[in-house]
Amino acid sequence: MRPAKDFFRPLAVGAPEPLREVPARPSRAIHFFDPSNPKMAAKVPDMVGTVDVLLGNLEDAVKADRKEAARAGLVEIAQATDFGPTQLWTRINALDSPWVLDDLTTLVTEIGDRLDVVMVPKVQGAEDIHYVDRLLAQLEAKAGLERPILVHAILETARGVANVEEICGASPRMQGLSLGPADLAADRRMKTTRVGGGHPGYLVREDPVLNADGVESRERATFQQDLWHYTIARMVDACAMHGIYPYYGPFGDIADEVACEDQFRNAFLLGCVGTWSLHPKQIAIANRVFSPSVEDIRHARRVVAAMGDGTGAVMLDGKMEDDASLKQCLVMVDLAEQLAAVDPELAAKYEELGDE
Ligand SMILES: CC(=O)SCCNC(=O)CCNC(=O)[C@H](O)C(C)(C)COP(=O)(O)OP(=O)(O)OC[C@H]1O[C@@H](n2cnc3c(N)ncnc32)[C@H](O)[C@@H]1OP(=O)(O)O
Ligand SMILES: CC(=O)C(=O)O
Ligand SMILES: [Mg+2]
Repeated sequence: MRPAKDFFRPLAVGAPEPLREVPARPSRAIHFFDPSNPKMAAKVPDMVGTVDVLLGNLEDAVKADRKEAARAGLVEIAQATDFGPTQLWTRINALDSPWVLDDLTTLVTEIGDRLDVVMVPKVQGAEDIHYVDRLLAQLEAKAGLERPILVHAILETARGVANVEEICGASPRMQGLSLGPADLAADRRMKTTRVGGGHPGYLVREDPVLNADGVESRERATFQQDLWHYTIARMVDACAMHGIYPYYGPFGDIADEVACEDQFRNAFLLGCVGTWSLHPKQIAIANRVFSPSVEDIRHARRVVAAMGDGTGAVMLDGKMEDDASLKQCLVMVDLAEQLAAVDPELAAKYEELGDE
């Protein structure tokens, strides 16, 4: 680990100064597209402004013989498109692949000024982030970039999960983490073949309900559990500790919009700021779920108003509110303000609440 005095020093002469704080930019949906797929690529310009992040994916889901085309396609799209308020991210190939060096070299030197975040898959530990960190600094210096490109790690190996805290703290470039449930399930030898989401076999069952004769009177209810709860909770704590942002990841059952929404909402409630969208129809789900509801904002504003100078305890609708619950409400209010700044529809809904 670098000593504290060197942590914020550029890792190459001429590279931009690292950021002291990762900006809280709205990123409810990170929408994946394959830049080598002409149909998808053609849709990207029209998606600007409808989604917080557009991500040109170069890794898994892009065929091996399309890797160069995907990289070149992303350069072309980035150069031709005005992204306005929408961030542009990429997912590079894995660090042990034959493509990643060209991915980083090409993207940083040709479109580095447009790229906000580089997502690195299959991160195992701090050493992976250190490699990318130094290489990015060298390339940024070469390209004459004025602001640093941030790094986002996908947590998709058991070793990565075991090292989650050191990954988050490995560089001032670290922007956040996403859950990679497919690779992670394979690496852990979990027995689910689904890409994210729950599993009907992972459940708890209520105790037998017996009648007066001691015989089971009805079928016992079962409750499906969340396979990803433990990992998401670890991610959230590691990210909060380091001032960076946790995200759910892919929900592969594109047709099941209800379960997708549930999975996203669990992640939102646990502290994630966004998720991935693999298909255009998942963008609306993510935007809905990762924006605080009007009811939550109404309540949060009432608590803020009732708490005056922010200390002490008050009763509101029969419930105790105090310094701590005020902080919970401020999380919601701050998020609503950030989102309203980029989402006029949402801004209008929050605005309608007025000072009620
Ligand atoms: C485990 C992981 O690593 S997850 C991350 C990697 N995976 C991905 O990035 C997958 C990205 N998504 C996809 O590849 C596709 O959405 C698929 C394969 C899941 C489904 O694709 P399709 O069968 O074409 O879906 P569908 O027919 O509903 O698409 C409707 C339209 O939306 C387009 N579309 C589909 N997905 C996207 C997308 N992600 N971005 C932009 N446009 C898209 C299609 O090209 C199609 O266009 P058309 O109307 O002009 O023909
Ligand atoms: C997100 C991802 O890459 C995975 O689930 O494997
Ligand atoms: Mg993966």
